[in-house]
Amino acid sequence: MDKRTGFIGGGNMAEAIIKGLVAGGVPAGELTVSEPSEPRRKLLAERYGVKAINDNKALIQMSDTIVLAVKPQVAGQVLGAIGTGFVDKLFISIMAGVKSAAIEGILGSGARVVRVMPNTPALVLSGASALSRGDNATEDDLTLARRIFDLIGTTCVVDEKLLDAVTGVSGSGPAYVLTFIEALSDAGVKHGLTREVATQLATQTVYGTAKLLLETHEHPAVLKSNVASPGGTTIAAMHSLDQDGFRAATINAVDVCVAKSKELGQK
Ligand SMILES: NC(=O)C1=CN([C@@H]2O[C@H](COP(=O)(O)OP(=O)(O)OC[C@H]3O[C@@H](n4cnc5c(N)ncnc54)[C@H](OP(=O)(O)O)[C@@H]3O)[C@@H](O)[C@H]2O)C=CC1
Ligand SMILES: O=C(O)[C@@H]1CCC=N1
Repeated sequence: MDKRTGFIGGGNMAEAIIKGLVAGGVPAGELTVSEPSEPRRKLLAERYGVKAINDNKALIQMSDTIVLAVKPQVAGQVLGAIGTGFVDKLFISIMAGVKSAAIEGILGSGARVVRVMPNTPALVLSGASALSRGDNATEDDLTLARRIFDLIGTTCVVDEKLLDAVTGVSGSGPAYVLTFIEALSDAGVKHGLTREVATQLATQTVYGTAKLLLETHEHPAVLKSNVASPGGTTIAAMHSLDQDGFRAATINAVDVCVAKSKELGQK
């Protein structure tokens, strides 16, 4: 990256991206974050070597690319306070739900916006991000944004209207997977394993299964069938999961997540 990148908001997701970028070889000196919390500024500066300030306008002046990493609920207030007329800057918004047209509407006509929905495994360079180009952003802008997020995991490009679905699957997805790991570990403890052993077995099972799926490119149903011996333990467990609505619960959770993302976009 040969451009200076700034972050408005230095919370969890900004930290995940910053950590990933620094680990991916971007010099920390090219990264600045604007964040109101003094302890957060100190932590980010000490941990990653980035410049941390408390001035969104100054951040924009010193950056070519600005990542909008505040909560959607404060988007209007934060963007409204920074002014208009930044056609020479690229804004990358990771805010759930907030549409590129809404951001362009506040930053002024011609504002170049790329929306991205990343996720927290970016912290360990294993994120999944989907990108979408706003009306004024160029193909080069999209390529630059994609290069940033390629450093912290996989990327794909989708129509903006599908970013709510992306939020439901991968943006919020780590929380579902962690809930599953926690429950699997609880079950192991219930049956006599220590917490440490149960969590290690559950975590490695999710990690290894994801790796198997990624490397074989098989349909999940095929790999699942390989685990289930006729008359065996797995098929009995799968029947129980179906009876208890595991799939329906997962799909329902994504439904409400997508609806919430759409609702945030209407505010
Ligand atoms: N967490 C996740 O897994 C994902 C989050 N996102 C999106 O990323 C964005 C950030 O989420 P997340 O990192 O979890 O949230 P956080 O609350 O952790 O981070 C937001 C940060 O913005 C700061 N902030 C508040 N007001 C301002 C302001 N006026 N100027 C500059 N900074 C400000 C907050 O400071 P303070 O706390 O002091 O108010 C906080 O540190 C959201 O829009 C979310 O939708 C997208 C994908 C995944
Ligand atoms: O919970 C949220 O609103 C954000 C968006 C995706 C993941 N976390």
